[in-house]
Amino acid sequence: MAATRSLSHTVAVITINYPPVNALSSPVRHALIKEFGEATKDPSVKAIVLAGANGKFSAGADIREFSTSALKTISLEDMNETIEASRKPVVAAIEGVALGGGLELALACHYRVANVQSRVGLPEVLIGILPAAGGTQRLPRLIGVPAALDVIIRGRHVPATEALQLGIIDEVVQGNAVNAAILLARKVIGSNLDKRRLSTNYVPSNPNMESFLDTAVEKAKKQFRGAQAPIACIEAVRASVQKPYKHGIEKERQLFTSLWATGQPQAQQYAFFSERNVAKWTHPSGGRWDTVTPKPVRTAAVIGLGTMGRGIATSLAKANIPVIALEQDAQQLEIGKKAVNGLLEREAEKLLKQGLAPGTVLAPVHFTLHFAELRDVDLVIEAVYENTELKKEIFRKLKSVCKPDAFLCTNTSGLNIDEIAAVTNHPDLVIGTHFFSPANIMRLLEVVRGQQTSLTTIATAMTLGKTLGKVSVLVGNCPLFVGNRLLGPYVDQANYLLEEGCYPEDVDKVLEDFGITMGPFRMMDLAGLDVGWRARTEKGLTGNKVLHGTPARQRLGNRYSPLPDMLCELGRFGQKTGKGWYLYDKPGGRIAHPDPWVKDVLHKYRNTHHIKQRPASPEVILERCVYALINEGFRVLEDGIASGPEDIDVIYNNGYGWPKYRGGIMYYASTVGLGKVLDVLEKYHKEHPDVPSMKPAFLLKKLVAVGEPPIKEWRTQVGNLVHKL
Ligand SMILES: CC(C)(COP(=O)(O)OP(=O)(O)OC[C@H]1O[C@@H](n2cnc3c(N)ncnc32)[C@H](O)[C@@H]1OP(=O)(O)O)[C@@H](O)C(=O)NCCC(=O)NCCSC(=O)/C=C/CCCCCCCCCCCCC(=O)O
Repeated sequence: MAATRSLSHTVAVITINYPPVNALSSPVRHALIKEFGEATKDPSVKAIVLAGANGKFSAGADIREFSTSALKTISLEDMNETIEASRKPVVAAIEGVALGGGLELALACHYRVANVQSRVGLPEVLIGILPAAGGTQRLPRLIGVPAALDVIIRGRHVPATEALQLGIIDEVVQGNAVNAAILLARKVIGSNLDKRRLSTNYVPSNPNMESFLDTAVEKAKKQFRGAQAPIACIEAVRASVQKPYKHGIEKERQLFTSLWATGQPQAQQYAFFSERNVAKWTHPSGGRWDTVTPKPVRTAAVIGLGTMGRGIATSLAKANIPVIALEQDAQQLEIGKKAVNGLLEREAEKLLKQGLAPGTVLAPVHFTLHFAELRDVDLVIEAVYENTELKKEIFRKLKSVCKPDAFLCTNTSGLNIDEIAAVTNHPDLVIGTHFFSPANIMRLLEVVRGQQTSLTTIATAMTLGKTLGKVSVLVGNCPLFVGNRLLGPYVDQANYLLEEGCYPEDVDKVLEDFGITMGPFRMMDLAGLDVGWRARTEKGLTGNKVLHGTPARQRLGNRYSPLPDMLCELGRFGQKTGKGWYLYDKPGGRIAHPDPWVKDVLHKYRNTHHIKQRPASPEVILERCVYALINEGFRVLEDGIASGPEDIDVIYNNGYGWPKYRGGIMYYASTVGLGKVLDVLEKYHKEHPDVPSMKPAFLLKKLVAVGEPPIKEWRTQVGNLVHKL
């Protein structure tokens, strides 16, 4: 049964039972209405408690139902209206989560009791829709427009104690919320429920309300560039002000339907499920997430307390894993210690605000200079700077101090895991963990398997990622892994566009208008132009290793743009030096101003190389940069470095500022049409055969040849095709 009913004296307890998260699917709605109807008819029942089985109230509407006709059978809002109209008091007993439709259901109840560890919220905006089961109408009636907008637009999970302060919850308890709800239900039997029926209240207005809402729309447009759901949420809340409930509900529905037609909800829901799918990793050997048991990580060590190490140590402590943090000298250790302690203090403050004791959640971090202290840890994460020799030296030391079954992770954004693993006695226990900066905040983790990494090591690293609250994607070992590897052809196109007549701000504007958080030039300025310059110098692409007589714009017969090298040779490394592709107010400044000097250099460069200035249209800029990403994405699949398009999309959505409302780069390709992507790449490659990265990937051609199957079938298709390569 999707919902069951039991009786506790005069109180009926109706429990939603629909694993894993008690989503309000069609069977649940039918069962709830049936049980509720019987409870209201039963004269021995004087009050009703609504609860969720297995410590979760409900994660809301069943997202998988949105694209099916099941959504239209008993609407959530019709069910909520029935519950709210009950003459017997109804109390929601919230444990775990009451999210989306789950909270909307709770708002239709007359009272809400929550366990202190629970979270409530209306996260619909994060999957491209709005809370369209009365949420945009009942919440402002309960807590006022500004507070309701803050909860709805950010889609955040509100901890129970904060929800109590906001007035969303009536009572927070340390123990069992169902028992507390039964007690409250008994107390309120026979009381007047008029004021408790939120839909019958009015949202008061004030002379500033319209301009407040207009400002909210403007802010949301800037903040969520291109995302339609936040704007729809504000418009729905606007419809709640001083209007009858029915008016607002109609508006909610209209907005839901128009949002659906934009395609953004489908993209965001694909992104939602992709994040869950990537946890279900598979290995080319046939090993899988559900057949391999991870080992527990009870203690961990972090080596190196630079920016990455500090964030990683904080992440581990936040996940209640005691950490030993090691630095090479006393001064560095002291600096690192101060920084980690500062981050942990901020975490402790957040926990205190949630009514939780930090000591029970945050594990201790012990700081040391001595490798010998790592002898008992279950797992080490080495996070020194990107230098293979230095990392190898550390792994040699680890080999002699750590227990033989300790897992050894190297935090790198692109170095060869196998080379590092080779210096240890147990390359099977070595794995790459590419955290993103700041590591205590960014959700993405690329878990990089080496040739010899064991399945247990993979399972342990993937599970650790989940424990740290990360979305972990298993990838193969190749230079730069997945995320950074794709950047190469993308940035090349951006540079070529400058050679041909664009300016950095033109290219960035097109990509930022498309929704990418930062265009390629602002991104490079932020990351530091010297990083790529050093790598190109080591590879002999620039600097004194370049053979005399090599054409300036060619390397190994392929097109090459020396423009970024020219900037670096003049010490223009980006934000940190106050100058790069843009000009900043000061070194470390963040506001990018177009730089007349760059324009001048570009003019001279074009003259020197006899390049006719032909600024590209926004459409061409977008196609060349984004299709370069897509094409490399197909290559990554061909090479078996990522196992499905979802893996690439999760990486780009969570680590590279790709707009989630476009689903991901591979999902975007599927919406544009693979045939069109192929045509454009073929045309470009014909014009520029010296740019091999734009030669259409074999896999792209194959998928077009087999009739462009929908993206959810690519993983299987890719498996078959790669097998035959
Ligand atoms: C915090 C979580 C709940 C749990 O997190 P965690 O413990 O880490 O577990 P996960 O791995 O995330 O999830 C476990 C599995 O559960 C699946 N899951 C989770 N939530 C849902 C869900 N809501 N629906 C379905 N499945 C769900 C998840 O995929 C995992 O399964 P698997 O491993 O993938 O197999 C966390 O899961 C979480 O945050 N969940 C999402 C919470 C959320 O976003 N809730 C909001 C959902 S949307 C909603 O509630 C909307 C309500 C209003 C709808 C109104 C509709 C009105 C229609 C009106 C008009 C009709 C017009 C028709 C238009 C037309 O056709 O023209």
